[in-house]
Amino acid sequence: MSVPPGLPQNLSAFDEGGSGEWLPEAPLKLYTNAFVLHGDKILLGLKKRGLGVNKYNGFGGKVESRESTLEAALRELKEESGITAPLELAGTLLFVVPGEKWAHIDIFRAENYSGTVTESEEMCPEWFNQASIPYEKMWETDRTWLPLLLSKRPFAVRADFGRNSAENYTLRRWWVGVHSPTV
Ligand SMILES: Nc1[nH]c(=O)nc2c1ncn2[C@H]1C[C@H](O)[C@@H](COP(=O)(O)OP(=O)(O)OP(=O)(O)O)O1
Repeated sequence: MSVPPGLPQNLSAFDEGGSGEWLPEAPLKLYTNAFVLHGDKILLGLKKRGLGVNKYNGFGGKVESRESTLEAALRELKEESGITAPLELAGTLLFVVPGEKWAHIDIFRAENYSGTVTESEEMCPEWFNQASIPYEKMWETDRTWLPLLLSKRPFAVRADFGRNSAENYTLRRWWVGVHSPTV
């Protein structure tokens, strides 16, 4: 199966599923998402409001104008969890919903942090063992690519959703790609 539109074309399929046509192209808006690891733990936040409420996720949000995605990721991590961390790009996720701009999310990881983990208006942070990540309470595709982030393998994901109501999204089709190993 070929790489879906919107992703770098030099990737190999790692996982895919669902069915139907990929949704038509739309302009991009940029987001970030950051996952902080510490020993065998991972820091997730239970989202308290807005899209993805009551789901566990990394910490992130919209990239402001004149900010790099790394700057935005550091700002959002600090605002939402109280900490700073040496973030590195781990992968990308294209989140596609009918009739809306495509959300391009740069996903970051770090293996240590400084500061004190603190609850914010948006997120309630919680450490989980990496062996018991609560995938059933996360966005549906995360179970396919979060293991790649944990093992430091760069990835790119496209996930197309249908929308039943303002807050109710159903995953229709997804594709997870990795760079082929160099020989
Ligand atoms: N882990 C994840 N898996 C996934 O499939 N989609 C995700 C995702 N994290 C975020 N998204 C999608 C949902 C949404 O369209 C977009 C941005 O979600 P966020 O929760 O980061 O944004 P917010 O609208 O809360 O931004 P801010 O208000 O700037 O914090 O990315």
